[in-house]
Amino acid sequence: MNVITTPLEGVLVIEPRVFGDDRGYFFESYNARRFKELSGVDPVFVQDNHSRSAKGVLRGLHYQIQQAQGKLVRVTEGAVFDVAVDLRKSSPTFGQWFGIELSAENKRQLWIPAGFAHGFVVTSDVASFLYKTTDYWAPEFERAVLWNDPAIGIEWPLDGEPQLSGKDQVAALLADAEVFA
Ligand SMILES: Cc1cn([C@H]2C[C@H](O)[C@@H](COP(=O)(O)OP(=O)(O)O[C@H]3O[C@@H](C)C(=O)[C@@H](O)[C@H]3O)O2)c(=O)[nH]c1=O
Repeated sequence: MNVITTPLEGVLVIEPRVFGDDRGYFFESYNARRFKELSGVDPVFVQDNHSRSAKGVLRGLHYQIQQAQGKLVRVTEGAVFDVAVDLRKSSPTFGQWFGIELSAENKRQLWIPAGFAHGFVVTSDVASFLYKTTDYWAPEFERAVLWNDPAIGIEWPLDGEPQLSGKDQVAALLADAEVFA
């Protein structure tokens, strides 16, 4: 397992070690001890989530203002472009984004700590998206920042308009959003 830092402090790319043989492959999709040793963080995960979406579906940019969740995200079918946005007001990279392709093929994971908004767009025909979270879903604390806020300027790999939920269509601009200290 490799852990690669990103320009956003705390956001990490995880590359698992994959063992292939004539039967197929095997890899540890999560190992708490290795994760702590290599990343320096020791998350306690309380919820596992699974969503499946068609090409062009964009979910995000989501966060919880209390019960903020760290998320360890991956794709087991298809591919997505996954994005974290720094919402920590005191961070030198506040308002900046990091994006990476996560796919069933590359088996990469992204660790997004509390303090970030998160979203992704599906770039394959369908994608299954799995993630572990460090706190429980709390609808009353859910917030969203608009996916195409020019103040953030995410370069989404999109052909045309994305498919959004009603709530994501009316998400806040970063300038009006509740953020972290
Ligand atoms: C997020 C969540 C939703 N739900 C329910 C509420 C709703 O009826 C249905 C779909 O919810 P949403 O539209 O919020 O699903 P979705 O847009 O996939 O929300 C997710 O987006 C990605 C980008 C994240 O980072 C996640 O934390 C989460 O916010 O599932 C739960 O029961 N538990 C949960 O943890």
